[in-house]
Amino acid sequence: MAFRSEFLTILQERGFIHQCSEPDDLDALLSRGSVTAYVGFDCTGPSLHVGHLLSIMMLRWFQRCGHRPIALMGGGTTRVGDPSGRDETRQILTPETIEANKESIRRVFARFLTFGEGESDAVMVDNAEWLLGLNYIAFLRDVGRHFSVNRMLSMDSVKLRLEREQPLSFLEFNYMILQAYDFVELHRRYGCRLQMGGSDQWGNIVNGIDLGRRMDDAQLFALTTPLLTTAAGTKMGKTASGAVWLNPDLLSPFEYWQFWRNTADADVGRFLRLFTELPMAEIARLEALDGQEINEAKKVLATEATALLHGREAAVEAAETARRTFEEGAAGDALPSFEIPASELGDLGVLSAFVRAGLAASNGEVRRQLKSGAVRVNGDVISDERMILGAGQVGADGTIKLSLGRKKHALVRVGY
Ligand SMILES: Nc1ncnc2c1ncn2[C@@H]1O[C@H](COP(=O)(O)OP(=O)(O)OP(=O)(O)O)[C@@H](O)[C@H]1O
Ligand SMILES: N[C@@H](Cc1ccc(O)cc1)C(=O)O
Repeated sequence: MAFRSEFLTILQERGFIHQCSEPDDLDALLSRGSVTAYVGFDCTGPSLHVGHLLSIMMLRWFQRCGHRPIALMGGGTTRVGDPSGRDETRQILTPETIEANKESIRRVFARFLTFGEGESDAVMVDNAEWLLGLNYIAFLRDVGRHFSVNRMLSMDSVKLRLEREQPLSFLEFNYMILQAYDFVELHRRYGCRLQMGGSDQWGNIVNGIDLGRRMDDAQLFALTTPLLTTAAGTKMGKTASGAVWLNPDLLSPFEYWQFWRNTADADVGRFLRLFTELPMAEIARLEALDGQEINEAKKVLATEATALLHGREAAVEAAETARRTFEEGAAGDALPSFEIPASELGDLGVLSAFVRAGLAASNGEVRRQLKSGAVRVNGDVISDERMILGAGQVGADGTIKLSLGRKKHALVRVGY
């Protein structure tokens, strides 16, 4: 359908919309004036990852269109654990871990949103504020009575576990009620009318809409994004070696740049629309490139996406490091590296060098990679697992270059 509001028009043309409740009414509301919307983020890990980026980009566009975004930290809900989209019960995290996760997660939002007191300035809240102090009996009477267990059992987050005969604890069963209550609370506190999230959040959001109608006679809205998968069909964000983290202490700007640079040809257009703010006409031009030229589009994607998260300077530096490393064969400054004194040179074996450089998790993993011919030192394939790095391998710039496959590189810096 064709939207009138700037926000929904942008979201639709860039491919953000999976499901939307009452789209005509929402479109009209957004066209009339400033609206408040929220996305919730649980503190289940030390950082958010690229899977969360879709929701963060929606909040950013929302603000750019003159509306007010709320980033909600799930300090309270993380203590319960969302069963949506998960096969197994989550590990129960201690309050200390949740608090530490929250502190390291929240920093990323300042990159994407402008916070403050103004009309369209972003707000950050933590649902621990209202959830931790709830009185059980009072909550059951005020809120619990609006929920039908029959209906709760039909929600995907519950139904799928039951169908597969996987356990679902009573603790987790309550999650949707708490997220529903959050929506009502944010409507009361901030006049929040819209909740957004990944498609797996639909059930939780719709429960909030129902609760808002029952408790406050309010009309609330839901909008979800597709759950992004790569052209190869894997859920985006989690790779074989872990998640693509947004915090720079977990994934350096260079590695982040590399992640985008390695995008499959078939994903380039879609990712440019979702993860950059380049105009649609420019994206159409980039997307139409083929053969070797598509690599230029991937570099633009990598630099634009990295600039949004880590700043333009870090993005340009990462691009430059990549150019020097891969196009000139020299090693750039931003590659992961570790330093050893020259005196240790005759002692450092190839297995431990790759582990210390963070290219592999264990000696066993390097050994396996070695057998498949993926381990290279200064570009030469290594087949002997007992190989020792020596002075003969140190280049003019004082480094030894380690490579795993075609795309993962690191440096040993030798100090004299
Ligand atoms: N690939 C993705 N595309 C769109 N949204 C995503 C993606 N990955 C995650 N999200 C959103 O971020 C939220 C949290 O994601 P996350 O992957 O951390 O959840 P999770 O259940 O802990 O993951 P997993 O089940 O993979 O361990 C999800 O509820 C979803 O809405
Ligand atoms: N349930 C969401 C996080 C969330 C928490 C509280 C909310 O009110 C909204 C969303 C997730 O797992 O990603």
